Amino acid sequence: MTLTLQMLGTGSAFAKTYFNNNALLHQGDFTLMIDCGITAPLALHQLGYAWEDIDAVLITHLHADHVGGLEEFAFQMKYRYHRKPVLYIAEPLATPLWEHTLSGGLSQDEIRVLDDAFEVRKITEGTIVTLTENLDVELIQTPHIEGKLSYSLYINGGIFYSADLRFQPDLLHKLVNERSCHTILHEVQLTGEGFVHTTLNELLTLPVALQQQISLMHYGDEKEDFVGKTGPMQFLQQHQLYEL
Ligand SMILES: Nc1ccn([C@@H]2O[C@@H]3COP(=O)(O)O[C@H]3[C@H]2O)c(=O)n1
Ligand SMILES: [Zn+2]
Ligand SMILES: [Zn+2]
Repeated sequence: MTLTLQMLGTGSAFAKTYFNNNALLHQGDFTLMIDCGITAPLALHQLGYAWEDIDAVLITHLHADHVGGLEEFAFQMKYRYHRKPVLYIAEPLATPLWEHTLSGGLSQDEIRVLDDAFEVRKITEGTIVTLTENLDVELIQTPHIEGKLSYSLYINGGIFYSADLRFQPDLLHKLVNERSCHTILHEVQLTGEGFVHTTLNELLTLPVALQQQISLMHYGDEKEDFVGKTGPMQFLQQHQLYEL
């Protein structure tokens, strides 16, 4: 069965011409949403999806472009569809997600804790979790912002989906050389210093053979100025379907 990727958005946190960098992974009848940012509800609506079409959401880290749509997801599922959405999250992020991000909005009626709003499935880093037949995910903790946990994904033993992360050339080489990685979906910062992200200039230092496996996402509104300037790396286009 073919695994299909559809980016709900490919934009950076501050992009205004692209939705937040959130994704849908379709495997058979199963649809996984990777991150659910502020713009996810509108992106889903524009693509013709209903919230009940999302079988589970997996969160990489706690910035609003990755979790800002979770309140609507939980409320719509509760009041419109009368069930809890399935939430996959790294174990250390579950309490901060509730206490620092969601509790203010979601605490009402009988919702008191994260498990009242979601069917929470905590994941341990480095453990392969099967989400459905032919779709498994491993979390890899990757550095983004000091003191803020962030997890990239290794999907089906061959696809790396980066969270927001600082440049990690050793990890990329290891995945390709030792773990059969064939596809790298990587965030990119097109201009400025990469204090918390990976810059295009950093990615361009990688061997060309490795760059050929990389598709770029989480980019800014200046993306059109960089078409043709990314070596063999291609920009992922939001809403387009890709067979992985
Ligand atoms: N030192 C920092 C820290 C954060 N930021 C911006 O804040 C955004 C939060 O969401 P993000 O997608 O991780 O992107 C971050 C930077 O744009 C930034 O520009 N510089
Ligand atoms: Zn982000
Ligand atoms: Zn971030």
